[in-house]
Amino acid sequence: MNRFSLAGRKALVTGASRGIGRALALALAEAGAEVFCAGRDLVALETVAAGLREAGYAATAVKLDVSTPAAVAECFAALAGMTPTLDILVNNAGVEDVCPSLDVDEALWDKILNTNLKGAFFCAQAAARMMSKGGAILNLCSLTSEVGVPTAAPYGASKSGLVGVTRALAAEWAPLGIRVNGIGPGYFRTSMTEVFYENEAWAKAMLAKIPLARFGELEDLAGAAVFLCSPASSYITGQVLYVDGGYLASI
Ligand SMILES: NC(=O)c1ccc[n+]([C@@H]2O[C@H](COP(=O)([O-])OP(=O)(O)OC[C@H]3O[C@@H](n4cnc5c(N)ncnc54)[C@H](O)[C@@H]3O)[C@@H](O)[C@H]2O)c1
Ligand SMILES: O=C(O)[C@H](O)[C@@H](O)[C@H](O)[C@H](O)CO
Repeated sequence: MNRFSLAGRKALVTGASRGIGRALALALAEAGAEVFCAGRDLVALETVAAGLREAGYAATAVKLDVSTPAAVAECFAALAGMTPTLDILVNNAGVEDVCPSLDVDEALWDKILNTNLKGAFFCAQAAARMMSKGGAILNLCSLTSEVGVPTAAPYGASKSGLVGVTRALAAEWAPLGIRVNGIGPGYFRTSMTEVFYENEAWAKAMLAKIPLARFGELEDLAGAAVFLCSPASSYITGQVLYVDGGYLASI
């Protein structure tokens, strides 16, 4: 028996058009899952799904804006027409916009919290309603779930809150056979974080704080994500696994 196999599982990944979401959609597909690639940019998602199908995997693009519960409900109603059940949800969609806290306004706060926290909760709720045979939910947490990063108060609030949601849902939905865990990526260069890496002084200082002495590659997240969605982790729920090259262990 391959405990890490996701064969026969149906998985939805939010924000799958690029970056970590796209990498995790591929990882789940490689492990055998049929993947629904969800997000706002249907053209980009069609390209991702087509790439997966060309590689021999089952993949479909689905339109989803996680930031309003009404749009989430609309997406899951459409999804129900494509599959009667869902086994895996990866709550990956997220936004960040660094800003000195003295300048944060309500619009910025709402944008970040509505996507990263409210969006993740209502996607989990909609997905759980489709997990009639149990399932696994994976929330994208962050180093800011654990440490304070200046100019990232709304983002840190959203990602710390997501750990609370992870634990509460894990406790509440265990009787339904639904496990809820998180992965916390350390420093990975994507569209979201590109602005940091363009600053050489920042990159040098940050690298010095990472025991494994390199930034993360998207592939580094694949094993942790597949593990937490697979039977290999069947007795693990309510946990966050940090994939950070040792950063949190050493600061
Ligand atoms: N890159 C890192 O170092 C890092 C570290 C820790 C956590 N994360 C988290 O990982 C996740 C992915 O980030 P990334 O680095 O790949 O960034 P990214 O900006 O490349 O990707 C974010 C994805 O989310 C989608 N998205 C944003 N708002 C959405 C909405 N309202 N509805 C649907 N989709 C939406 C975007 O279109 C995109 O596909 C985020 O939750 C982020 O907070 C990233
Ligand atoms: O842990 C994370 O989410 C990322 O690694 C960081 O790049 C944060 O986005 C940033 O430190 C806060 O803005």
